[in-house]
Amino acid sequence: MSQARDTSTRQQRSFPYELRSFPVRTVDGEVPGDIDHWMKAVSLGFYGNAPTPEIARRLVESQEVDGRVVTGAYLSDTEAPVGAWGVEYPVATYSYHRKTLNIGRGTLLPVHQITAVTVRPSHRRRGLLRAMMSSDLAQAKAAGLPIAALTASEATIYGRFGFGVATHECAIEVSVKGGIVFHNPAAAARGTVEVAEASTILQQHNEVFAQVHASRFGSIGRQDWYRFTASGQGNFESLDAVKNIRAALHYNAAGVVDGYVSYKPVTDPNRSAIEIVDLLAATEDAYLALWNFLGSLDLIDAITWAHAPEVDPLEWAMAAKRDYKRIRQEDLLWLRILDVPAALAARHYEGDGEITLHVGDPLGHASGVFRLMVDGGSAKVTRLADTVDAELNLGVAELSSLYLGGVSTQTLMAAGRVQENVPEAAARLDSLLRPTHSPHCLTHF
Ligand SMILES: CC(=O)SCCNC(=O)CCNC(=O)[C@H](O)C(C)(C)COP(=O)(O)OP(=O)(O)OC[C@H]1O[C@@H](n2cnc3c(N)ncnc32)[C@H](O)[C@@H]1OP(=O)(O)O
Repeated sequence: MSQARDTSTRQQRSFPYELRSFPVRTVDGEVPGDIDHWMKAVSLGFYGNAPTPEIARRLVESQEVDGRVVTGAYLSDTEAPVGAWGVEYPVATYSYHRKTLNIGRGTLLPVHQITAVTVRPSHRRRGLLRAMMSSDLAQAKAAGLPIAALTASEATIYGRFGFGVATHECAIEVSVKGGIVFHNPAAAARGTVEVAEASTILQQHNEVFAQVHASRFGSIGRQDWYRFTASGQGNFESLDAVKNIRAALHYNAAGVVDGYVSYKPVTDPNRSAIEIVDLLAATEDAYLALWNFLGSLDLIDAITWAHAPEVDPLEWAMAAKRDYKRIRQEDLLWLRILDVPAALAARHYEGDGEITLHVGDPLGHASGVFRLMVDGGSAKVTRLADTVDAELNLGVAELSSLYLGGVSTQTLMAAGRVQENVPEAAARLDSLLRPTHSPHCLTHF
């Protein structure tokens, strides 16, 4: 299996790079040179504009709030070829911040969130990603993080490092000509929705997101930068406020803001549509009431949203269900269990029972045979000798996909990715892992 190759030997053959890590920070209110070079390398990798000094400062201040740590791979040579980027520019970038993942019943599990992975075109396929990922996951495991996460630019890169898809998001279009008719109009009219300046979202974001994060199964911690983009008060291209972003807040019966939507017109001369920029709702009341508000916008035929949940109460609240259309579904959150006993013991279980699992891990962090015993919804996980016969064999990527219940063991077995050694073992694991809700992550990073 290619995933199990010994990479340390391979890297020693030819690896003229040095990995250096440092926290994102300003120095005397300015962006230091090492961070500036690192950010320019990231913008090269993602084909973005190189950040202006003002945007770079705002980004760095924001990432400092997140506790962001960056890694660069630097050429060990003392000089670069004349005219090329100097050796102070990393040839590869990688970074992480650590927040929490809602794994159900309000339990927030510490999570190592990986982002900004790029390798300079002239240095690709020489093992830089593998070197950075291997070193970082080993450090995260050593630091006691039970799980790592990322959102992927391409679907075929990260399985080899033990990541599995855990949540999806859907791009939807809701036809709202004449408004949305709800099966139960009262359920979509709880609390109050009122228009606010978009800039208000900048202040409200963290408070509302904290409520959403605590209540939304599958939610992962958001970077500080989100409050700027959600409110149209700056993005990677410009710090100028976007003038056509509007916002509305939802107030619960006690007058507390527990949701908001920010939205803007879709640039399409052929139709009158609104695109949701960000929609956060800590309760189902807030969610339906905000959609009720969007449905009531005059002159608008359709609302689009790129980040809708896979299972959406809105679709089932609408009398004309077919006016709700899924345009696209894509993987969003990828998880990677680093510590099997810690991760499995942290979550709640709907059913009771026992099962023995053999987990394979190309990087070794999660490998082993484990006994999962669930009683009263709580799990005890014991590591057994590697020679013990397991009832199910699966890889860490598969276990990570199963972790939030976004897919079933039986489906992965049908896909040829899980091996059952005892009849009905897959069904037994499913009865333990069965989620009460479909996981929904609202955050890209
Ligand atoms: C979490 C995030 O930040 S997602 C964003 C990822 N970054 C991007 O998409 C930016 C553009 N792409 C890049 O910068 C680079 O091509 C990267 C980061 C994807 C890969 O970097 P490289 O240093 O070339 O990867 P490296 O040589 O270490 O390859 C490691 C393994 O991944 C595989 N691999 C690398 N890139 C890809 C790819 N695009 N698709 C599928 N497999 C890939 C390699 O074949 C290799 O496999 P093996 O070790 O099992 O034989």
